Amino acid sequence: MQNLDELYQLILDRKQNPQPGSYTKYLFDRGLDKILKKVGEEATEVVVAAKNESDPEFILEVADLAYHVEVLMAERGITPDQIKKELAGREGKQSQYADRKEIKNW
Ligand SMILES: N=c1c2ncn([C@@H]3O[C@H](COP(=O)(O)OP(=O)(O)OP(=O)(O)O)[C@@H](O)[C@H]3O)c2ncn1[C@@H]1O[C@H](COP(=O)(O)O)[C@@H](O)[C@H]1O
Repeated sequence: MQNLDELYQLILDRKQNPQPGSYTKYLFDRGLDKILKKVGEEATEVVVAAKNESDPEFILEVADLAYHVEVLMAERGITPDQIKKELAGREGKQSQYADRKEIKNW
């Protein structure tokens, strides 16, 4: 079974060793704007799927988004370890969240 680290390594490999017919190669060839459009598109599909009843459809859309975000990270030169480090730095901290005051005078 493939985890997100392994998928990222495969994406990096596709970047370094482009293969004919590879969708990942196609995205890298088209560049950052295309990758960003796909991330936006897939994020919208996650939102719509989340509102519907079907769990398999939602899972599929989240997986599509995860793949495209990892392609974006590879394009920007950011590794999963950097994301993990950021998340680890937040671990155990309590957010300073307070309810927003109602706006009375517009
Ligand atoms: N996880 C994925 C993955 N998720 C989604 N997709 C592709 O993302 C595309 C999204 O479909 P869309 O209909 O939105 O887009 P499209 O119409 O095909 O193309 P465009 O809109 O981008 O022009 C599909 O072609 C999917 O195949 C993926 N393509 C590849 N992977 C992984 O990447 C690995 C390497 O794939 P290749 O680069 O193709 O060898 C694969 O083994 C998988 O593990």
